[in-house]
Amino acid sequence: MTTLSEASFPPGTVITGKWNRSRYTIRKLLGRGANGVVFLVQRGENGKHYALKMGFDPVDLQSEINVLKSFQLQRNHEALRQSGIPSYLKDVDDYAVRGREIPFYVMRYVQGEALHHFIRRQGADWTLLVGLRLLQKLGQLHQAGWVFGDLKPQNVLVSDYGHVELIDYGGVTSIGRSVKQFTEWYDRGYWNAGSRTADASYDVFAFALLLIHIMEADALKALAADGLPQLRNVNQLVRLVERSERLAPFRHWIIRALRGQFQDAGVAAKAWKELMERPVPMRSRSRSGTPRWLINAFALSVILLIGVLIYALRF
Ligand SMILES: Nc1ncnc2c1ncn2[C@@H]1O[C@H](COP(=O)(O)OP(=O)(O)OP(=O)(O)O)[C@@H](O)[C@H]1O
Repeated sequence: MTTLSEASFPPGTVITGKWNRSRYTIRKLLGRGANGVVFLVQRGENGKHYALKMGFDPVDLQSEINVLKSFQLQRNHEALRQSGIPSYLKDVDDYAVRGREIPFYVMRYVQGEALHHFIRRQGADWTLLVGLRLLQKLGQLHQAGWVFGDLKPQNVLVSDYGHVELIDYGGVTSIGRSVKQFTEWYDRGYWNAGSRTADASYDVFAFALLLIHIMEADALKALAADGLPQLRNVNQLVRLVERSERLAPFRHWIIRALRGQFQDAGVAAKAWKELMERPVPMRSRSRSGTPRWLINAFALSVILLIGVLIYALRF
């Protein structure tokens, strides 16, 4: 039997839904997750762009779809409509190919690159702005009674000018229920720092871990690998943050987030804004504190100066 991973779907392949008969033309592979493969597609041949996810296992994909559907249903409620979070799930169907049926769903295509890649490319100076926008997005979700759940750098796409979008709403959980989909490093339960019952501070904790991951990946990896799982605790994370030079500008904020002291992302965003209002010195300590254009401009003026001096000395 052909499995999804063996099957090839080159650009130009047309996926026709068995039930809804919608046609999608594959443009490129966007990525792979635990439950399936995601492609950039166009409706018909030249229609709107979407992201289409095919499942490795119908059961796993179905549970992802169920979460999205219930989220979508709730979206019709006033709070979510007003939250500005766009409608996400567009189509659910099966694709019949080579004697088997592959389940898929179609979602809004979000442009941008994963948060950690963006920060690596653009420099740590962007952390403040991007962080604020991410907290505001999470805050909208919390206001509407939901927790994002599976917050990790891959699920945050950042486009130019630091515009932030969340993808993979498969972990979205209504407040008070158990978080079903999470990723160990960012999970409060993994660090024995609290329960997996969805509350807004669950996401704020994950945000803090995301920041630690981006700035201090090696130290976090070492901590996660060290010792027995039951001995993991929030004080280890606090010590890591206190030792880190790179995290120094965010130190107090992160420690509050780790200790669950922000009741939701809205409150956390307000405290984050205060970080942004502080004078420049706190930012100059970050690894790429000096913008690249300034370094280049400085190098160029040194070269010009040397050139002028050589020219002047010759005459
Ligand atoms: N709506 C979307 N728009 C643009 N790119 C997307 C979209 N959804 C997914 N992707 C891309 O496809 C990749 C795989 O997504 P997917 O949601 O399947 O897995 P994941 O989030 O990486 O992992 P998992 O589902 O196992 O937690 C993502 O990392 C992202 O690069």
